[in-house]
Amino acid sequence: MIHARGLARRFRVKGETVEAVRDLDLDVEKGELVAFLGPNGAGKSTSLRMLTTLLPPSAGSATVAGCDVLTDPAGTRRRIGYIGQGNGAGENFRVHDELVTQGRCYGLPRAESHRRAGELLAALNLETLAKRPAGTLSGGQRRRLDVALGLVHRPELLFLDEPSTGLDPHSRANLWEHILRLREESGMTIFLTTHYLDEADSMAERVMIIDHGRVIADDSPENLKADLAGDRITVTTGDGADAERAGRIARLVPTAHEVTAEGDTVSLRVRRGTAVLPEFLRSLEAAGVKALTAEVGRPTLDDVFLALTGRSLRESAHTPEGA
Ligand SMILES: Nc1ncnc2c1ncn2[C@@H]1O[C@H](COP(=O)(O)OP(=O)(O)OP(=O)(O)O)[C@@H](O)[C@H]1O
Repeated sequence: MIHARGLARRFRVKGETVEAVRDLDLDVEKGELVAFLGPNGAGKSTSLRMLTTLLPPSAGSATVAGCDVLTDPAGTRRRIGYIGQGNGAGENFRVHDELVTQGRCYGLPRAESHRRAGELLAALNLETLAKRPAGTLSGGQRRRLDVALGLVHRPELLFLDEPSTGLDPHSRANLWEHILRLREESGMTIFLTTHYLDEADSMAERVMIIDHGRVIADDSPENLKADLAGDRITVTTGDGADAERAGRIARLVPTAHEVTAEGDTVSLRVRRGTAVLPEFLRSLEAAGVKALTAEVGRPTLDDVFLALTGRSLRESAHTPEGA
């Protein structure tokens, strides 16, 4: 559904070159739900804008929904939906009318445009708001209208640029409920960007992590967490001396990394923590170290980002090129 090779985009800003996206190779199959995750300025929106024909690449090629984005931008646009970061509807236009106009723009006959508008109002729970000007909707309602506008022409592939940014948790959950249901009904492929780690983790079957314009990881959230971060085992002992000894034993555990012994607590990361913990506790006991509490913490995608870059995605703001 999406095949990109060596896609790159440079910008000249005040005499300096910003490498917004570098050498992006991408293959997304029909029906996949892929999340592009990365800090501010990583290159997510720029990648999406190139794949949706809104921005010409500086280098590379891409086929999207069977069309070459460079030689057949019109064909690409007909087959995809794109919901950008800004609101798609005009402030003063009524919700229903905006949907009908969008249908007409895509070449739907008048009657079909009205029928499709009605269908989408129902599907996105906007029926009671049909006569309201778009500018009077709440953030969550507005975002649902954006999604409806992006779906008017029944695209096989939907691009969503930070669909839930700025929404409260309830509106986010509600929006996702609608997106996932529509996807189930239509088998649509979805490619989205997000800052929200929990969103990427729970919604996407595949997560691509991008940093400084480069994809640095691409796998299911489960595999990324297991392979790159691992579970954190934390054991409290009777005192600092025991924790030190436990730390030395922890370093011998296969796959152990990030081993720390602080105060009376020892902590380590391992693959499959629940399988490793009993054996680790037996080793401690054999060495005369008494474990008082033990727990296995599951990793997050932030732990994955930290393992890959040494930075936390939560705090990671855009850093200048080469930093
Ligand atoms: N039109 C432009 N002119 C100059 N620089 C740009 C332009 N668009 C993007 N950039 C730069 O390219 C880099 C990537 O930006 P992009 O918007 O793709 O990042 P992003 O990962 O989507 O960030 P965010 O999460 O903040 O939306 C940034 O350094 C940004 O400042």
